[in-house]
Amino acid sequence: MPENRPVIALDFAEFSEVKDFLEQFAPNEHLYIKLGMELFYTAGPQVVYYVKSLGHRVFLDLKLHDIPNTVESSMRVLARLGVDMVNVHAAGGVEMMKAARRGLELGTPAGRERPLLIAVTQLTSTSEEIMQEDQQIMTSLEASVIHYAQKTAEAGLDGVVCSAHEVEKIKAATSPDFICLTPGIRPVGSNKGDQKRVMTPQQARKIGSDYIVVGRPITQAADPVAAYHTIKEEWNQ
Ligand SMILES: O=c1ccn([C@@H]2O[C@H](COP(=O)(O)O)[C@@H](O)[C@H]2O)c(=O)[nH]1
Repeated sequence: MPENRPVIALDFAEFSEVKDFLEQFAPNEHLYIKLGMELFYTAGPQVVYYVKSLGHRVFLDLKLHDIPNTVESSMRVLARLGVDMVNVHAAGGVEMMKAARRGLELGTPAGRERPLLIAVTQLTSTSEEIMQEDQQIMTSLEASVIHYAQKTAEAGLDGVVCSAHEVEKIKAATSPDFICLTPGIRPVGSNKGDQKRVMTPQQARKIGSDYIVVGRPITQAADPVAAYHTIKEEWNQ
């Protein structure tokens, strides 16, 4: 079943901005929040504990990419934070992804559920031209994304971060319940910014995305709560 809430990317640099943002929502509105590197570098685990204490779910988007031993021990630590989802870069390879999963399993306290573990395929800010030029990967972008998705499945992870454009082919190449979390979501008329592979919330739902991640169209809206509800409605149509 797809997650019925859009995951809100809180790409803020200060803890106070997170508080100000979340205070706009009704206390009984339980959100799915994505916390990224900027915030974790400034505020650390405290920001995770705060968001969790309000009853929200947390995707901690740190995109780990290092040698297997370092990723395993980092995941052991992250597993203690009580987050619901974490991620790595699939480009780190199968051994690294298996190590990430092992770290999470070993670090998850008894009686708690292991956080979901997904891997970034190709960033949604990457076009085929950029991929071929910068990464020297001489296949199509879609072939690269599917290859990474298959490697992610082989490593035993729960799913991938991809653009909504690739969801159907990823599920066909892995399994229907392999999670596809899709950033690069833009309601009609909104600014793409640095995103290259974008889709509307409604199209993403139709095509089979399990989660959508939306940042600036909500956080930079004049009325972020209204923007969130409009996107949520479109996603659930
Ligand atoms: O391929 C990826 C992986 C992660 N992201 C993250 O999602 C949000 C998108 O924010 P917008 O403001 O809606 O563009 C952002 O936090 C990225 O770090 C991604 O966009 N693409």
